[in-house]
Amino acid sequence: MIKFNGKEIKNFSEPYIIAEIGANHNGDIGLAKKMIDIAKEKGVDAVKFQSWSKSSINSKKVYQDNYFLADDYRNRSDHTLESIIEAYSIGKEEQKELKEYCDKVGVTFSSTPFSNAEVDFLVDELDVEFIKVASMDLNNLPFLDYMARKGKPIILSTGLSTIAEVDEAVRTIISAGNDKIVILHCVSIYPPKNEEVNLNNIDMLRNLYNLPTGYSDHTIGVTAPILSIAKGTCLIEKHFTLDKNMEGWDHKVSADPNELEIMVRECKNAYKMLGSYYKYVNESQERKDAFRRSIVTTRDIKEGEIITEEDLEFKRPGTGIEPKYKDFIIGKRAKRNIQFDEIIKISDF
Ligand SMILES: C=C(OP(=O)(O)O)C(=O)O
Repeated sequence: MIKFNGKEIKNFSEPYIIAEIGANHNGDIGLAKKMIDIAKEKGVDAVKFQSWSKSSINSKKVYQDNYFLADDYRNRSDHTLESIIEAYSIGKEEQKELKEYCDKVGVTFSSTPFSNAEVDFLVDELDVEFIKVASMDLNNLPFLDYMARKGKPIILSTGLSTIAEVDEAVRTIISAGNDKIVILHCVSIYPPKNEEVNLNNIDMLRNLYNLPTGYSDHTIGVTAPILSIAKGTCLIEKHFTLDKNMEGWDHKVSADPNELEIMVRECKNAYKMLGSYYKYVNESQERKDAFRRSIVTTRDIKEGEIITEEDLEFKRPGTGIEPKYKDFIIGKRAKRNIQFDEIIKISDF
């Protein structure tokens, strides 16, 4: 069983919700703290950051080429990639400060590491509740092996990967003696088109690995995360920003405070609405009486007359004989005078 801060991470349970702050603080610790406050207020279970530094994620070639993707919403074309990375990365002291702030506020802190040293820091010094593997590192097997040996639960995001690669990653973590894995469906497109979201992959991953299975979302809006509840997701990670128009990577594909509030609330509502696999019957007798029909007469019937099919019809309320018993009445003799449109009783025959 996997628990994060006492909450069980289980398929078809109320989902654990992570606000992915990532680098949406743009390197500003004051802003990061404000985001923590608001994410907590909106009801998330955890906030997550990214622990990368300029040297832990990119080789010098990336900076030399000033590498940008076509769907990259960095929104800061007047700056080089190198200068943005330097400005937005948060060091150990800052991460420690944010972890302490989260502890004070009462929301779980975690972060995605991108190097062994960052794993060491998060596990050995900050003692995070879980570690996140970004989709980009799913095929980084030496890294997964290193991380798995630390013994912390691992959230494994599967964007960009084939099933063969996911198999290798899961096997690497388990072979390192760690079976505390939460696997996430993810499409690493910012944002994906509707037809690229493929929430059915949540079913597929859960059925294949029999692990707690969740969803790392990069869509705009809240439809996909709410819908993922119907797929039994145990965990939802959603980008979070205070302002979609800020410069930086992920702001445009992030939920703002209002959307985060709606998402958390509606995910919980959606989970409750899924309910039971057994036929739900909990309507009161009063409601059944009001909604259903009984056998009534279509004419005045005199004592001693034989009842025919034409003498009967079915109308509300449902306090009399149910329509399905009409054949027991047909052919019987009336014991009393019965008026037109009267609800009949068994004792009348
Ligand atoms: C990029 C990350 O994750 P994902 O692949 O789930 O978007 C991350 O956790 O930093």
